[in-house]
This record gives sequence, C-alpha cells and structure tokens, in this order.
Amino acid sequence: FQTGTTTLIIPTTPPSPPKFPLIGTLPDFLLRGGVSSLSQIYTDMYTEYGPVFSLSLMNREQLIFSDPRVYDQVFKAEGKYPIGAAEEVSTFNTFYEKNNLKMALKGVARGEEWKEWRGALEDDMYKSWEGYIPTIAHVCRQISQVAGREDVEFETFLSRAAFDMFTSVMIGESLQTTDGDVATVEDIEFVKATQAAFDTTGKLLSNPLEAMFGGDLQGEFDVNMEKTYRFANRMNKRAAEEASALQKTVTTENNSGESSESKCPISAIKSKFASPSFVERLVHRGKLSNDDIAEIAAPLLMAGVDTTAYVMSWLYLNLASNPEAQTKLAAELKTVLNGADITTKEQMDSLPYLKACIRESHRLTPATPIVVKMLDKDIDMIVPTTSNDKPNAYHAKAGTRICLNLRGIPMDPQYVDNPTEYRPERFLPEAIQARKGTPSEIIDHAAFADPFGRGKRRCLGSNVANAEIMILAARLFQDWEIALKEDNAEWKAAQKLMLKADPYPAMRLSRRV
Ligand code: HEM
Repeated sequence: FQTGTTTLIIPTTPPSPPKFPLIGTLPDFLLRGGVSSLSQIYTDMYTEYGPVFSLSLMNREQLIFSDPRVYDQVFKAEGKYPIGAAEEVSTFNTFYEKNNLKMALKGVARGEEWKEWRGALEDDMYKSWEGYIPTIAHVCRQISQVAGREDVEFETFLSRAAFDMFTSVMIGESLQTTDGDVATVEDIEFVKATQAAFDTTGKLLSNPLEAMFGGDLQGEFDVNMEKTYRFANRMNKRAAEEASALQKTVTTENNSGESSESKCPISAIKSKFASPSFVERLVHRGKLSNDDIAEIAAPLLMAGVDTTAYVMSWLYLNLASNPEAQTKLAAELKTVLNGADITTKEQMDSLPYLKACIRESHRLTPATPIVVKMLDKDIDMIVPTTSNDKPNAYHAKAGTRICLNLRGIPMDPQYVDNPTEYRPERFLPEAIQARKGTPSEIIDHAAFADPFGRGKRRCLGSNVANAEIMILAARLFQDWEIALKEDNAEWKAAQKLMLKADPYPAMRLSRRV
C-alpha cells in the first residue's frame, strides 16, 4: 500500500505465541501466570517478541504495539463516531439493555446517539470542570479528618473516598461513607454494591477461568448492579427535583427579564451549595429531563468511582513504599500550600512534584497494562524503526483490538533508567526538557501521559478525576505520613477490571508534625 511517499510496503505478520483453533493463544497466557501476572506478561512479551506482536484471547484478535506514534495513526483514522472502550464492558451493557435504560445505552453507542449524549454532558463534566474544585476540596478535608481511623482497610477507605468525592461533584454533597459515625447503613450498602458490581465485572470479563468455573458470578453482578442502579437513580432524581424547584423560583424572580437558561453561565445558577453540582447544572441547562438525569447516575458512578480508587491505590502504595519521595512531596505541599487546601486550578498547576508523583505512578504501575482502541474499518499502520531500515507496516481488520503496551517502552531500560524504581524526578519539567531530542523522549508522548484514553472518546470524567486525585493527595499528605505497616510486604499487580495490588498491603497513618 501507499505510505504517502512512493514506497510500497508489504504488511508484516507480527510474531505471536502459539495460536490454536478456538482457544487462540490462551494456553501460553495461562502458562505465563494468567491474569494474576498480567502486568509482567506484557513486559515479558515485549522482551521476547519485540515492539509489535499479536494475541488471540477470548475469541478476540489483538495487535499489540509499543510505539505510541503508531497510536497517533489510529486516532487520526477514528472518524466522526469512534468506538468507545466502554462498548466492551458487556456486563454493564447487557444490564442497560435488559432494563431498557436509554440514556445509559446512548453513552456506549457509536453513532449520532452517542454524540447527542456526549454533547449533553460534556460542557458540565469535561469542559467546565474547574467549578468543582472547591466542592472536592471541602469533601477532601472531611475525608482527611477521619483518615487515621483503623475501622476499615486503607484500600476500602480509598474506594469510599472516591465515592464521596464523586457523589459530591454529582449532587453537591458527600454521602460521607468514609466516616463510619455519619454514613447511613443504606449509603454503605450503596458503595459496597457499586464496588462489588465493578469487581465481578472484572472477574467475568478478564478471567476466562473464573468466568467458566467461578460460580454464579453473573447472578452476583446482577444483584449488585440492580442495587447500585436503584440507589443512584433515587439519589439523582431527588437532587434533580430539588434543583428544578430552586430553578423555578429563579425563573419566577427573573420573569420580567431575559431567560437565564439560554446562555447558562455557571454563576447564574442558583445553587443549594457553595458552587453548583453537576445535577444542578444539567437541570439549569435544560437539555435533559429529570428522569434522564436520574438514569445517568449509575453508569457514571460505575465509570468514575472504582477507576479513581484503583489509580489512587497505586499512587499511595508507591509513596508509602518510597518514603523519600513522600518526604519531598510533603515539603513541596508545605512550601506551596502551607496547610491550605487546593481550591484553584492555579494551585494545581503549581505543584510539579505532586504531578510527577502521579505521572510516575502511571508509568510504573498503570491501572491497565494496555490501552485498547477499535476501529470500524480496516487500517494499515506504519511502525517507525530506530535503524535506517524501511519502516514496517501492519494491517488490522475492522474490529481488531489495537493495543498500546504500557509495559513495553515505559519499562525498557533503553528508554528509562532503572525502570523498576519509583522516581518521580524523571517527570519534573527540567528532566523532561533534558531528554528532548534523545530516544528517551518517547516516554513523554501524550499516549503515555495518563490513563484516560485519547481522541473524541477520551474519558468524560478525566478532568474531574485528575482534580480529585490531586486534591485528595495534597490534603492527605499534608496531614498524614502514610507508611507500609510491614516493610517487607509483597504484592503482585493482578488483573481485576483494572490492575490492583494483590494483596493490597496494610498502611499505617501517623499525623504529620
Ligand atoms: C482515574 C479514574 C478514571 C480512569 C482511569 C478512567 C478511564 C477511562 C478510559 C480509559 C475511558 C475510555 C476511553 C476510550 O473509549 O478510548 C473512559 C471513558 C469514560 N469515562 Fe472514565 N476514567 C476515570 C474516571 C472517570 C470519572 C470520574 C467519570 C465520571 C464522569 C468517568 C466517565 C467516563 C465515561 C462516561 C466514559 C465514556 C466516554 C465516551 O465513550 O464518550 N470516568 N474512562
């Protein structure tokens, strides 16, 4: 095919572990340790097969690239209606279909329906995210006040913290599930069901053996998803009705003047809270009915709570295992914030070491070992080579899982010094500047920068999630020193719906003086 120059390149067949009819490359995968060794498997395969290889797992063809520049070509080809990664989470989607949840189904659709859904939510969740910073700061302060209690494991605490932060963005106030003295039994049930639905989805989708022999996982999922859906729907419905009532009082007050709805400046929204919640904004904007607003709650919670908890769990584990980095972070927080909360984007931007800690955590312990993209048409991709050889070309049929290996280049000593060590310094601005023009600058490619995907289907909650992660870390590390309870604790990166340290080590929190 034509590469844009006159050179004709014949597509190359990528290397692969032995492939068998029906079961594909599953035997090799199991021999290497299966899902409990997933993260290491992708590093080992990169070492063994090189920067491009193919797999066939659970009836899906996968092409795995290590060079993020190949991924740029995939995003260029994604078109007006790209396929989202959420389409693959069949447990959620079957639930939405069974219950005829139209809004939820639009969110995982491909065409105009998805565009309309995204258009209805994007301004208030993705674009104008800064307005949520004070709300998140307030809830992080509450969370930090109860952080040292030992009534729940730290991992569960983080999951509840993610839940509290996200519900406060959604409805304006936290359910305070991190505080055993305040949370209602019903709210704790809610957070547990959300977590259980997320975890059983992980087992069903990523572990072929558990899916076959793991008992009634589907039944377990259905029960928990149903509970989450009911709770979440009720929570948003109540918030939307309150917001509508408040909105009506404003419209009556404004009756003589121009309608405030059409321009929708956030400052014009009458809010019950210090700054308007997501639900209040949606009600004010008037594109969705209160029933639609109720229906989006469960899918957004499923997309936004445990994902954030998993990413945070790695950050805290890395900083607890590397006390020197934690001390440097605490020093930066003291200098810049001096005990205050992050309440503005400018403050977020003035914390390079915190940003570097988060970036390095994503390099060393990403919450997924690969990023996946699918196209609805065939594509030919050119893979640059480091030598003077001709570039290689690879062909992927429509529907192939085209993956970027996050465990290849980011773990390769050719590009990263001592790649198995947690060193946030590598992502300080001066270090990034120093590797410009060298082969190592590849690790600064946008595709490696964060866990939220790219292109038109980039995570809708990415800006809010990033703010939540930064604001909570800034609060907790100002208030607490977080250490491993046992110095020699061991864990593996095991695949659930995302990668999780297994077993997650116990933590000791001591007040920072
Ligand atoms: C650290 C936490 C999070 C991670 C790692 C994460 C990751 C991702 C990824 C990888 C995608 C797929 C992108 C693609 O299709 O290429 C995605 C999509 C999505 N995420 Fe997140 N996410 C997080 C937090 C959130 C939050 C807080 C929300 C709440 C609004 C959210 C809502 C969504 C939605 C609705 C989509 C589908 C977007 C679409 O298809 O247009 N996520 N996320």
